[in-house]
Amino acid sequence: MTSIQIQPLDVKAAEAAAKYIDTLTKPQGSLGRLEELAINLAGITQEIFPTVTPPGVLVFAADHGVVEEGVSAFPKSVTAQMALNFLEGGAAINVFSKQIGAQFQLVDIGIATTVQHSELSCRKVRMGTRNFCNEHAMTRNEVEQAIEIGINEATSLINKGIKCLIVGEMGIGNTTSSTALLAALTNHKVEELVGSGTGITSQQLKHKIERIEQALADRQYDVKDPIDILSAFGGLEIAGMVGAMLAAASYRIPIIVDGFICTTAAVFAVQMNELASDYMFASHQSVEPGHRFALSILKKEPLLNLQMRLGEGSGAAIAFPLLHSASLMIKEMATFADAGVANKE
Ligand SMILES: Cc1cc2ncn([C@H]3O[C@H](COP(=O)(O)O)[C@@H](O)[C@H]3O)c2cc1C
Ligand SMILES: O=C(O)c1cccnc1
Repeated sequence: MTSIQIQPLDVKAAEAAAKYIDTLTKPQGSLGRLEELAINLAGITQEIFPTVTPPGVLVFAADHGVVEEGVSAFPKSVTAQMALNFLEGGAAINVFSKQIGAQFQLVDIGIATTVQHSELSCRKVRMGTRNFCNEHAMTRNEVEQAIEIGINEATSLINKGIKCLIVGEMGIGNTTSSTALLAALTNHKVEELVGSGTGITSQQLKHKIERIEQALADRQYDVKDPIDILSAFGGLEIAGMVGAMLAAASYRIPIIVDGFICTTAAVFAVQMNELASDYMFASHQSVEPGHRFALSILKKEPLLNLQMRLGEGSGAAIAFPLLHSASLMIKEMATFADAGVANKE
């Protein structure tokens, strides 16, 4: 697997941005977290006047063997059907991508059926993961392949000129996979992390908890080895997102992290290289209970709380205009000196 080098934030650029923001025509600190965003963007990009446009939206789609346990409200076939919907522009993420002028790319990293479309990046590692209630979801090699695909897909969008990366996913059953991943990594209680995903009943939720707990007891994995945990519980799209985020951080491209599943991938990316965290912004607070916990591991405060629980990168796309505002604020506002406005005595 390609080794990824990530540099620390440029503290000098961040400090210069902070100082410059204090010369702009507004009371100091009055733009609140927007100022923090601009300062972070400067540290990430090494530019006092950072650019975040155009953004890129990279969505990884794959299936999960664990769906046969009855853990989702929807059948597995919806992953492929939604993939076609993404390719035809009909999904929520398509609408928001268009709204923000993003370059959109869907990657088939492991859908269980063949999907063909001229706009699709076909990078299937396998036809969905294995059912982790019976065996490891993936081999170590499959995880590494999926991470590598994520690195390559993000790199190719970055080479096309995107200045901010939004990562998303589609994979029926992936809230089950994400819950197992976080519980395995942290030993946190499944019942405190688990949620109803696409909308299962309370009866099905009990069953979901029971299946995850049993799998955690049955599978053997090294808690200190994120690739081993990913290979135990999946999924291919989660590993793809890990790779994409590591690549973006290595190119000093800001990353907007989406909801529960994407944040779980972010946690695993940070396990692999802790500097990756400095390049990430948390977009929104998902309704899925494990999301707050995942964000707390990253020590990130979400920008929005819209009671969303969709995934696809939708929350991250909705948060993008805030980063854009932060970058325009520092680029375009007048200073007290330029505008002839009297500063605080
Ligand atoms: C039509 C449809 C569109 C979606 N877009 C994202 N998800 C989201 O729901 C799935 C995870 O929930 P669970 O673990 O309960 O299956 C993922 O595909 C996620 O991206 C969708 C789900 C559905 C049904
Ligand atoms: O927060 C998410 O990303 C999420 C929640 C439920 C279902 N799919 C995704």
